[in-house]
Order: sequence, then C-alpha cells, then structure tokens
Amino acid sequence: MSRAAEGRVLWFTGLSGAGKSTLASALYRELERRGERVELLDGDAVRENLSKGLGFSKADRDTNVRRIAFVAGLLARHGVTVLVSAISPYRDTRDAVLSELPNASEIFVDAPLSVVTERDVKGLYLRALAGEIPHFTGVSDPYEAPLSPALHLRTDQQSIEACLEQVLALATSEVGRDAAYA
Ligand SMILES: Nc1ncnc2c1ncn2[C@@H]1O[C@H](COP(=O)(O)OS(=O)(=O)O)[C@@H](OP(=O)(O)O)[C@H]1O
Ligand SMILES: Nc1ncnc2c1ncn2[C@@H]1O[C@H](COP(=O)(O)OP(=O)(O)O)[C@@H](O)[C@H]1O
Repeated sequence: MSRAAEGRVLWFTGLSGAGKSTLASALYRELERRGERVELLDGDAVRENLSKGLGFSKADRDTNVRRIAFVAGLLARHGVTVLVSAISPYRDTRDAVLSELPNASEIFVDAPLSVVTERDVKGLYLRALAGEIPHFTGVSDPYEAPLSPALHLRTDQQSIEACLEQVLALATSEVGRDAAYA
C-alpha cells in the first residue's frame, strides 16, 4: 500500500459526559453511510475487551491510552479512518501517542464540570462527588486540557449537529494529514 493510502486518526478527548461518544459514534455512522472504511475505538468498549482489568490510576490510564493508540495505528496504516473516544486525561501521554500516529488530529470535547455533573449521563458524578468512586476525572483526578487541539468543541454552547458538522469537515478535509501525504 502506498503511504498516500494511509488512513487517519481523530482522537476525541474530554471529561466523562462531555460528548465524546455521542459525537464519535454519530461521525462513525455518517462516514460509514458514505462508504468510508471507518472504525470506532470507544473507551467503554475498549475497557470491556482490550483493557479489561485495568483501573484508573495514572499508570493504568496511560496503558489503556497506549493500547488504543497501538490498535489505531495498525488500522490507520491500512487505510482506515479511526475514531478514538477516551478521556485520555494526561497531556504528555496524549501528545506522545498522537505524535506517533499517522495523520492524527486531537479533538477537545469540552464542557465545564458543572455541566457534565448536571448531565450525569451515567450517574457517576453523583457517586464520585459522594466519595464513592475514587480517582474520578474532574472530581478527584486530573484532566489536562489540550493546548492546541485541531478542534475545540464547547458542547455546552453548541448543538450536537453544529459539533458534528465541524468534526465531519475535519474528517473529510486534508487538514490534519501529514504534509508528506497530502
Ligand atoms: N475513576 C474514573 N474516572 C473516569 N471515568 C471512570 C472512572 N471510573 C469509571 N469510569 C468510566 O470509565 C470511562 C472512562 O474510560 P476511559 O478508558 O475513556 O478513561 S481513560 O482514557 O483511561 O482515562 C468513563 O466513560 P465516559 O463517560 O464515556 O468518558 C466512565 O464511564
Ligand atoms: N454538542 C453536544 N455534543 C455532544 N453531546 C452533547 C452535546 N450537547 C448535549 N450533549 C449530550 O451530552 C451527553 C454526552 O454524553 P456522552 O457522549 O456519553 O459523553 P462522553 O462519551 O464524553 O462520556 C449526551 O447525553 C448528549 O446528548
């Protein structure tokens, strides 16, 4: 396969409940509808399979992120567009894995803690704030925001449709492709 046929990686990072899965899965469906070769590596599914048994210490989160990146790299090198949805809270680890992936773009899915706590999609914030879940990102564990993401989506200020439009534009443009492959 020529290098020009390489795929790309769109890496969605952000707090639990920020909207990573919502946007990545909607983008997945749209790219699939268009006949693209696309795969979704979602934090929850990865933790039930590839990363089963890992916890939420820094070491375990970094191991999880590195495993996801390894699989994303294999797929992307065979022409697949890979969508990753994982909190991936540590900037140094994200930067390291993204720099090693072909055509990788970081998408910061951002909503303030007050909003994700209000959404409490899985009821985890209530439990975390009550001290029942230790090391919960944003509550009792760090989240290091990206410094220069390809996209910064404020999901508390923009609709799902407006965010999707932006990620779709990124996924189908040459922006984010390594210059040598453009
Ligand atoms: N302590 C703690 N902190 C954060 N999140 C927790 C925790 N315990 C369980 N969960 C649930 O696990 C999901 C996050 O898994 P990830 O693999 O994306 O996390 S990480 O990238 O390894 O940090 C996350 O899913 P999302 O809500 O989809 O982000 C939570 O449902
Ligand atoms: N602009 C938006 N983008 C993504 N999700 C949004 C947006 N506005 C509201 N939401 C809602 O926020 C929640 C995000 O949940 P989810 O996608 O599971 O988050 P995460 O995968 O980051 O944990 C969903 O209930 C979704 O409908």
